[in-house]
Amino acid sequence: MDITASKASPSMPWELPAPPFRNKDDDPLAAGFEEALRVSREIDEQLLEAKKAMDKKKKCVQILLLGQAESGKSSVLKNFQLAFAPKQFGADRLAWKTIIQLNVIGSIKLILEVLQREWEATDLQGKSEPNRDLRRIQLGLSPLLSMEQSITQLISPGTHNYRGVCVRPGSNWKSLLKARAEKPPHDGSDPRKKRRSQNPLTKELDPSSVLVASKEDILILWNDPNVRATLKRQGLTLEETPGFFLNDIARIADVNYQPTDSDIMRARLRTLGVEEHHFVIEKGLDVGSEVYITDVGGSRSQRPKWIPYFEDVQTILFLAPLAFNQALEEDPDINRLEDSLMLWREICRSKILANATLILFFNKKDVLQSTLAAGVKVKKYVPSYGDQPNEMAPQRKLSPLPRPFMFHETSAVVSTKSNVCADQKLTK
Ligand SMILES: Nc1nc2c(ncn2[C@@H]2O[C@H](COP(=O)(O)OP(=O)(O)OP(=O)(O)O)[C@@H](O)[C@H]2O)c(=O)[nH]1
Ligand SMILES: [Mg+2]
Repeated sequence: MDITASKASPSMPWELPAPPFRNKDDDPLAAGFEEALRVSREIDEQLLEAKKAMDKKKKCVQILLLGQAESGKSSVLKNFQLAFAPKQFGADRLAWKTIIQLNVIGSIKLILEVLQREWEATDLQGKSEPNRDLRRIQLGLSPLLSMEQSITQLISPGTHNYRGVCVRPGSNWKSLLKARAEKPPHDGSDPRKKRRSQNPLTKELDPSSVLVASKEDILILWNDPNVRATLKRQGLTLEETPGFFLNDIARIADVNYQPTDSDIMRARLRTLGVEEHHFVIEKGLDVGSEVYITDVGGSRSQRPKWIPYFEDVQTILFLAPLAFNQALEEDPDINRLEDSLMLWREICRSKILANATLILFFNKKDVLQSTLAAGVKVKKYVPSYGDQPNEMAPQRKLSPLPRPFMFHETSAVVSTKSNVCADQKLTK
């Protein structure tokens, strides 16, 4: 075998002489090369844009909201928006109206489930006939329940395992709900209007008219002494559940209902995953400043999703609800206060968060006040409270580095002077 000959004649592509100049019109290889160059330039530009956006963001105020589920993170976000970007807040009013209506339907659903359980138990025991009026109301309200299911499936598909309405990052729920209220096209010639008309949340899925028509039945259901007694027997204090609006049903089930700021604050929309919100301050000392607030889902299954957002975080706003006699929804064996304390300790001792400023909001101050006024003792629900001195030391004891720390007592739904968005200058 002639090894020298094979060495001399190049057989690998990189050993071949450079091809003559090719015209891209008749040479697919040259055309492919040009396309690859174009894509590469496009990627470079995108990377440059992303870097610019990141540099710009670094100069803005950035806040990461943390805390257990129902601690009030999203409510603080709404408060912030109301105080500093009221136009943007007002523009979302229509979308919040549907969430409030879904909250109302959620409470009705809970009552009907409890009644159904009770009726089934009574049937089994062969006891007296269930209340016919309530049976009729149950049937009459069923269209509302199926409407709730359809709307939640559209704005947050695949969340049927969760009670109530949920929102996933990038779900665009506000635009979806607002678009529904826009008028359908009159002539079909405007493509933008055509797109709107294809929105799946059509008028048929607007609970407003069904709620108005069902107002009397809802009032009868909620004010029925037997219903109240049944709820009590089953240990359900509906008034304490998030998104409770049944005491306002006469106002909400009205044709002209427009949610007030306070209604929007009280509306419950569970956060799933992590979502970043961008605001441009509309008034006050920082007008024109940009703020990024990252909101997270707080239930135990959601917490691993927080970690990628810990890097480079400037400020952590931790919400600790002062609900010492309540348990976590996802684990009824865990006291909310104990869980908050455990989570706060973890945040304080985390090395990756060592440079972040910590702000602690003791939220739901109103709930604490009414619980204490009712004579409920902390010791009974949080045995570890015992006779320890009442000090807020974990951030001092556990922080890897010394750092700024602030705390406030807040109520994210009650408008008071100590409310979460005092008109202060935002400092980076
Ligand atoms: N009474 C009272 N209710 C509050 C307060 N803050 C929030 N809420 C209510 O508590 C419920 C839960 O608040 P959210 O802001 O949705 O809680 P979250 O921390 O975002 O919860 P996840 O999204 O599940 O992590 C809502 O119905 C709020 O209206 C408060 O200070 N007092
Ligand atoms: Mg939330």
